[in-house]
Amino acid sequence: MSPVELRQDSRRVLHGAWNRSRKSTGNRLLFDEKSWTYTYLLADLTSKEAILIDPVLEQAPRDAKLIQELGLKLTYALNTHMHADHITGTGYLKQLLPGTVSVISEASGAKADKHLKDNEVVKFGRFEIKGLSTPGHTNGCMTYLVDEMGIAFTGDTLLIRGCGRTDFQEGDSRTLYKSVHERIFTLPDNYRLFPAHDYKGNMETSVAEEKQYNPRLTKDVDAFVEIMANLNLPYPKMIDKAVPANRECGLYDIPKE
Ligand SMILES: N[C@@H](CCC(=O)N[C@@H](CSS)C(=O)NCC(=O)O)C(=O)O
Ligand SMILES: [Fe+2]
Repeated sequence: MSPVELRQDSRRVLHGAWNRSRKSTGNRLLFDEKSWTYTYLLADLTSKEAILIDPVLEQAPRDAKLIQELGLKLTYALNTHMHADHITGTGYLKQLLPGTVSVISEASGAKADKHLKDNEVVKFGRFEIKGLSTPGHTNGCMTYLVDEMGIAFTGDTLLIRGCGRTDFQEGDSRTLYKSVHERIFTLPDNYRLFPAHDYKGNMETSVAEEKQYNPRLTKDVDAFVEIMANLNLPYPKMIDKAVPANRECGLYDIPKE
């Protein structure tokens, strides 16, 4: 396949899945209504290899069933970071779909089969996904890029018209600002961005949109730090269970409610 055909084909795969709900496509946006988490399924329909980004423990049976129904093989289950608001589904998915390799950044300090360094890639079929180190919400936050599709998964680093909070784990507002400006806002303007959460019903944004309209990150760094210091958000309800569990890939002896 020529590079042009390859690009057209990857657009067809992606748009077919998320914008036109065509039959027999592999890419899906999945949602966990309890934690408002988006989980992303990406697939190469030729090789049938698929990956999941940010799966949620309680939704692992749903995700595994869908992957089986679509005739896909889950190769990697990736986390953008060590989540504080839900337990990752990566460990459970390894049990449900043997052969799945769990992935997180080396800097996260969490257990996984594979630890990524900055700019390291994993492949699924003919595609590759690259981990960009974007600390600030946590030290180990990664933004995952699929350059061939012009898309990036920003986890909690950059949310739609917002960003991840910086008041727990290893949060640091100046670090987050630098990550977004140096690693995400430097991507091509037309890259489509997909966050780990949205609390207002939005599902995607773009580099150009966030550079123009993000109410926090369009400010200078000192104003940004001030905004972040005054968010006054309640702590995530699950944090005391989720962080220890996620340090163990979601397979920790989770305390009963
Ligand atoms: N209420 C929710 C948690 C909401 C929250 O704190 N979200 C995080 C991302 S999950 S670590 C965040 O960074 N929010 C930023 C913002 O501006 O909302 C719960 O109890 O789980
Ligand atoms: Fe988070």
